[in-house]
Amino acid sequence: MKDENPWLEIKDVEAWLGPTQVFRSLTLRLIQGENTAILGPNGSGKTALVKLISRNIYPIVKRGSSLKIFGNQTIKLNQLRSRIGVVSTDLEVRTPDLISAMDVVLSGLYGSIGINRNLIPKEEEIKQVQKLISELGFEDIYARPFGQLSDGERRRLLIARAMINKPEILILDEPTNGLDLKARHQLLKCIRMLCNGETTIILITHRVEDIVKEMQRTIFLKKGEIIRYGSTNDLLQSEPLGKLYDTPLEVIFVNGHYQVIPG
Ligand SMILES: Nc1ncnc2c1ncn2[C@@H]1O[C@H](COP(=O)(O)OP(=O)(O)OP(=O)(O)O)[C@@H](O)[C@H]1O
Repeated sequence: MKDENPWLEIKDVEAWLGPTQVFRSLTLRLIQGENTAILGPNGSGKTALVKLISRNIYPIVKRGSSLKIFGNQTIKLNQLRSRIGVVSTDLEVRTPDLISAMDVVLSGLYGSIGINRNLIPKEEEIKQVQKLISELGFEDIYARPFGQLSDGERRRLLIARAMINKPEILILDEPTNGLDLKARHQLLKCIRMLCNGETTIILITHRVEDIVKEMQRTIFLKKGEIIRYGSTNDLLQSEPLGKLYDTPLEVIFVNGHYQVIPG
């Protein structure tokens, strides 16, 4: 049997976003090495789940409930940030426009947003950034300011920023939102490549089309509850997906990509 090593264990957790109870009794276990897509309609609690993992919100303390990350109920924030990379729209909005693309990636090494002007990066840090940028094929955007990049380029750059720490887990929160077709395709190519690497990829999305075949597992989240958990191939079928979205639909699978059309 495969040696299962959970990096996230959530048991019977209740959590709130402001006045809204998002999770009443959430139980979830994610395994290191299993690229997993978390799919759910708008308002199902996807962002709240990312916030729970990144410790931006905390579960209600109650008997029998627990949230363990890498086997521990407590984890220092700097350890959490170096072991789990998160790429979200929030980070994109907070990154200053004038900072160069290279400095955006460098800032990931320091866990900062932007770079302190007095800081002189070490030569090996610059080499590390250059190596990663060339591995990801981002040489074209390397020297430009963040504010002059397209949305797709920004998104890919922030992935590079997260990957500079070689995190064990990379969470991509709605990575293709607002991207045009070319930018989406470039990003999906990048996600496929990442899925074949060392880092475990967690993709949070409401779009079935974002789930590439390299994601072994898929979880359906609906109204704060996990309603299905299984292999991507089993779950991304017309009948279970129709139930998740409460609408008749048909799934087409071409060249490793899923497409959904009205049923
Ligand atoms: N700041 C907030 N205060 C109160 N309620 C909130 C807040 N943010 C979200 N909610 C509510 O919490 C629930 C879960 O929201 P969440 O943002 O986690 O859903 P989501 O699945 O990420 O949705 P989307 O796909 O639209 O981003 C929703 O009912 C939402 O209306």
